[in-house]
Amino acid sequence: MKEKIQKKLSDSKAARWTALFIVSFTMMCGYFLTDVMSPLENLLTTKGKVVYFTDDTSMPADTLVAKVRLFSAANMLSEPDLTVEKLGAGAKMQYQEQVNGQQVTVEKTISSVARGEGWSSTEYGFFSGAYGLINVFLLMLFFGGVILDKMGIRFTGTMSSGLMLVGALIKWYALSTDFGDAQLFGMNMQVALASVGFAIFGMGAEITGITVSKVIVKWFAGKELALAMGLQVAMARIGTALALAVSLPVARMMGNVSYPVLFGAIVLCTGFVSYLVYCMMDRKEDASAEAVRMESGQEKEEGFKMSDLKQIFCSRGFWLINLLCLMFYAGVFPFLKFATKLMIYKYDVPESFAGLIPALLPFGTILLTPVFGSLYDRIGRGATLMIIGSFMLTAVHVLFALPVMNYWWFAVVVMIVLGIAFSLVPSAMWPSVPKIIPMKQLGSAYAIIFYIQNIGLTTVPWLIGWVIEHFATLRNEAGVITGYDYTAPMVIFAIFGVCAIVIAMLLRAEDAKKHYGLEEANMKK
Ligand SMILES: C[C@H](NC(=O)[C@@H](N)CCCCN)C(=O)O
Repeated sequence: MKEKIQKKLSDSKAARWTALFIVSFTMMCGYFLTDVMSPLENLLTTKGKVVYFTDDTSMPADTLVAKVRLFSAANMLSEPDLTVEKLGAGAKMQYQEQVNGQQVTVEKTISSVARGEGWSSTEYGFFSGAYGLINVFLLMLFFGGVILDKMGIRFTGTMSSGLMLVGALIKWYALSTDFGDAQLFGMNMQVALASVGFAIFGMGAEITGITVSKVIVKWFAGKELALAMGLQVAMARIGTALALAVSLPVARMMGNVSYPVLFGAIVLCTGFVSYLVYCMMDRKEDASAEAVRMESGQEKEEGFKMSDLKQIFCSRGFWLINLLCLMFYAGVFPFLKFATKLMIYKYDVPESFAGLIPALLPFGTILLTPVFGSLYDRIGRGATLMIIGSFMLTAVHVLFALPVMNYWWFAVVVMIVLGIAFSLVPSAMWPSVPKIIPMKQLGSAYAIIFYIQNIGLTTVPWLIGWVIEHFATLRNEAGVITGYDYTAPMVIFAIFGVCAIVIAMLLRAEDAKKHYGLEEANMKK
């Protein structure tokens, strides 16, 4: 009688792609919440109610009231009800506006009114960078990697996806509450509390991120690894794209910036449940792997020891990946936090469409990341893909910095190029890590990479928020903000791109010396 040969669950195509889909869904929910506030920068940094018109322009309610009053008095018209509460959808307003140097009377219909929070650009930058605060300053991401290698995928992923949810709820509470002039840590209470929530969320999101990377390597090593990682990243980008596209319409419809966050928290609940479902599959995979090991009489793999960290720290290739990740991602994720407002003020895009242009970036990557991942699986050239992606990133930021070509279609084209760059580098970089670092140290390795990357994700928004407030904000003689000049912030982003090019080239040289196999295909024939 033929003996039944034991197989691991991950040897089943259906099982491993199902596992991938489940954990990617959890991550997608996390990415949605990460960027849900990005399109709200303009609303957050406007004080008081903001009135949106049906022609897709907007105006602070106070400005509108003053204009309508002036117009009604000058023309002896009876003034409409201008109590801010009455400025609801459907109300028609008449006032005078300067068009091409001439005073013209305009009639506009209000489509919605939303509450602006009156944050400064520096406060918005601080809040955006708070994502990595606990990860970086309390070293939680580093410890998260050690917890992952020591306690395993099930414990760590459940803990971290739970943390994402807790953080999201705190952020929602902060944004939905009016704290008046109250202060916390010497800061506006709302900004401080929302930042605390975002920091807890960010800790959960990053630890979930390294856990998911380890899950994928566990199920796909020696198989379609880069394609699987590419698909996971693609699903994550759907989360980012949806956040950029729907957040402002939801805030406008509901009249408050807190509603998109509430929606994100509900989405995160489903992500948490889906991770619990994955834990059941993970248990079965471990049982089947143990049965295979027993049958083949293999030794049990040694567990992770703290001394293994030394091996990671001594690898030059590993440090180059770290630096590349820091520089490349510093030029992308923080940029997205400011991109919607850039579209409004530099490319004159109506506010309600402005989030759609940055949303093109993740949308493009949804298709391209798995394509480039599969290319890397089959023909290799990982280090070269990273160099090309870094060149494209630099070119994009230089083009955004130029004071010319301020047309919306130009911004669309440049954003698509950024989408290609943002597919090339991640699809080659993440699957390259297991070529440099062995499986049992992979949790810690990904954690260190994410840790270094988080230094950029935290400090770059702070820097850019501050630069926008002090060097990019244009004011009239009365000190009222009249617009923004984005040259300085975009030059900073371009510098990150240049650094990424140099590091990617050094990585390719190191690969040629140490034979990591970054230029070789992943799939074993
Ligand atoms: C896979 C990779 N993820 C990360 O780099 C995360 N550390 C950062 C997530 C920030 C989410 N806005 C990626 O997304 O390419």
